[in-house]
Amino acid sequence: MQLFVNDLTVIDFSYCCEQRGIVGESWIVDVLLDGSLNEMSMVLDFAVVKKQIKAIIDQAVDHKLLLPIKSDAVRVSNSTHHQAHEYVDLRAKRASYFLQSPSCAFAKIDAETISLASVTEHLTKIILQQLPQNVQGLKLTLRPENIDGDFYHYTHGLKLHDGNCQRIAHGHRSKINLSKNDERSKDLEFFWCNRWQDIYIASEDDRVEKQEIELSAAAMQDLTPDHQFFAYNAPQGKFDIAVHSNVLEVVDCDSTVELLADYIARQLKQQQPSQSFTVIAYEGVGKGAIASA
Ligand SMILES: Nc1nc2c(c(=O)[nH]1)N=C([C@H](O)[C@H](O)COP(=O)(O)OP(=O)(O)OP(=O)(O)O)CN2
Repeated sequence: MQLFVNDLTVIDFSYCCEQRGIVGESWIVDVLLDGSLNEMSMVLDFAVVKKQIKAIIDQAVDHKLLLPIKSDAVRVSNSTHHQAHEYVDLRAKRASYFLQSPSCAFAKIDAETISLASVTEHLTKIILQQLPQNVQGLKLTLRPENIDGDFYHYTHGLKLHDGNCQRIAHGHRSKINLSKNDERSKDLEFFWCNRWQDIYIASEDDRVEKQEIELSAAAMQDLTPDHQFFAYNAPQGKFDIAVHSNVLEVVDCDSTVELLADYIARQLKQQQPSQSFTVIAYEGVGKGAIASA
């Protein structure tokens, strides 16, 4: 007997890519279980699927930076300052990034690249170990949202968030709708999606000097004048990141979706003060904020 739950959850995360650097991503998860019926005549109670399997997925990859540990571009080492913190050095083609975070902010994937296939395999193994004996088969389907138009991938961290969004390198794949004088502007949407393709969004408030940041010894050697530094303390611990300028947008606000929508609206208004603009910014799938200027 088979049982399915579509749209079980959305995984919002970022991953290290040898070519693109750190990429924000959002994947929808569908689950198909195969098994015999239990004493309640169920393969598995929907409540268990929705709570327990979702919780396993969240714990494994949601709001984390996924590290393909077989990639030569990624180096992971233990922090020499904090217990249960790690350094991650990513030397990608596009840019290099150096991070220090609590270990819970990273997920090590036993693969050369992060892909739908490698993350599906990783999650399937973890979930199967925790299912009751009557459930013998599990098919996970991870899929990006179908977006008819432009979208961007961004990575950020919200130091004020009391949940996992405080992690300094988690991200989203998001669409955006932009209107100028109440008329949709695909040109503006294209412009912003191009500007924020694979971007790291940092808050000016979180900027620190090089000597205030804690990175691996190798990273400290490899920093260039083009790296900028951001760090904060949050309930899960201290977070540090060094990001190359060519993959960075520094905003004058926090990077909640409300404030990003407002930031874009303000930027547009500044360029064309006599026009009015409405921004519908998404954070991942099916949620976002609206701002006007
Ligand atoms: N009003 C806002 N709330 C939250 C924002 C925000 O910008 N404005 N941002 C976040 C985080 O950035 C987070 O990445 C969003 O995650 P979300 O998927 O909503 O969180 P959960 O994993 O807890 O939700 P699921 O339904 O389990 O996916 C948080 N809030």
